[in-house]
Amino acid sequence: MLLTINGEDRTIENAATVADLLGELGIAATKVAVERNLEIVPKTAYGETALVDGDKFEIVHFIGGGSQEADLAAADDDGFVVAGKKFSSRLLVGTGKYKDFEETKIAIEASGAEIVTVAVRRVNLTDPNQPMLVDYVDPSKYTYLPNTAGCFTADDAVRTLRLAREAGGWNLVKLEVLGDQATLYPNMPETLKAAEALIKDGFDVMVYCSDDPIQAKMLEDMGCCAIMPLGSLIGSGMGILNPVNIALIKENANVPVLVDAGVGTASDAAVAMELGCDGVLMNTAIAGAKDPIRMACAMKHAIIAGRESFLAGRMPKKKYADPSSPLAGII
Ligand SMILES: CC(=O)[C@@H](O)[C@H](O)COP(=O)(O)O
Repeated sequence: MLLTINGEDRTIENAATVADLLGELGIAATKVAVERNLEIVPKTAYGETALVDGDKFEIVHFIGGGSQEADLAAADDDGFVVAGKKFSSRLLVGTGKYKDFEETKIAIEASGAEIVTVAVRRVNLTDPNQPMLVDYVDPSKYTYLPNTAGCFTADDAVRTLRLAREAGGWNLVKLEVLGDQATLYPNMPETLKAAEALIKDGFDVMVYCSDDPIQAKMLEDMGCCAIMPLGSLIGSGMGILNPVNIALIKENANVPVLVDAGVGTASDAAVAMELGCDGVLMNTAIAGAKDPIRMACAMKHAIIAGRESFLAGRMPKKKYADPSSPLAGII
C-alpha cells in the first residue's frame, strides 16, 4: 500500500497496523510519536490502528528523549526558576544554523547554557540513519525546550507540541506563532489562542511575543510560565530596539521575562540583563559569529556581567561633571 511518511511517498508491503509499520521502519515504538492524517495516535493504540492506502504519517523519533533534571548542584542562589525548576545559567540557546552538530555541541558547552531550544520541525529527530542532535547534545545533561519555529497558525503550533510531548515527554515548551516569512514577527492573536489551548492541555508554556506590555500581561494572566518578548526580529542581530517596553514588561511581570530574538553581540545581552530581565534566549548571534565558540563564551560572560551590574545598581546619571578626586583640601 502507498503511504506518505514525513512527506515522502513510500510503498509498504507487509505492515497492517502502526505497530507493524514502526517495526518495518526499524523504529522502537517507545521512542516515537506518530500522527496519522493530522491526528496523534496514542502509543497504546499503535497495535490496533490499521493502515489505509493513502494515509499520511508524521513520525517524530527521539532517541533518549525527555527532559531531565538540570544539574542543580551548580545552581547558585541567584538562579532563575521557570515552571518550578531552578536554573543557574540565565542564557538559553538555540540549536540551529551551526556548521554541524559537533560545532553545536561545543558552542552550547562554551555558553554554559542549561536550556537548549530545538525546532521540532527543523532539526533531525526522525531519521536515525542521519546525524541526530540528541547524539551530540545529551538530553540527560540539558533541558530540551521544543519550540514551534516554522508554525504560522495556532493549530499548527499546538499540533507540533502535542507531537513532541507524545514522543519525548516534554511538557516545558517554547511557543512561537509567526506572522510572516519576511519578519517572523509574532502573530499575537494566534499566539494567544495557542497559549490558551496548550495551557488547558497541561503544558508549561514559555512564549515568544511582541514587546507590547498589555499583551505580555494577557499571556501571563492566561498562565504562561515565562514571557519572551523579542529584542528585534529573529536573526536580525539588531539588538534591543525598544528597551523601554522591555523594562515595562519586566516591571509588571510575576513570571520570568526573557529577551528572545535579535541579540547580535555581547553588549545586547548585557543590556537585556541590565534592564532586569531574568534571562536571554539567542541563536544567531552565536551560530552566525565568525567564531561561534568564542562568541558563546563571550555571551556567557555578558549575561553574568549584565546581571551583576543590575544587582549592583547603576549610579545615577548626572547632567554635569563630578570630579573623580575630591576637591576638598586642594591648595
Ligand atoms: C532559536 C529560536 O528559538 C529562535 O526562534 C529565537 O527567537 C532566536 O532568535 P535569534 O536567532 O535572533 O537569536
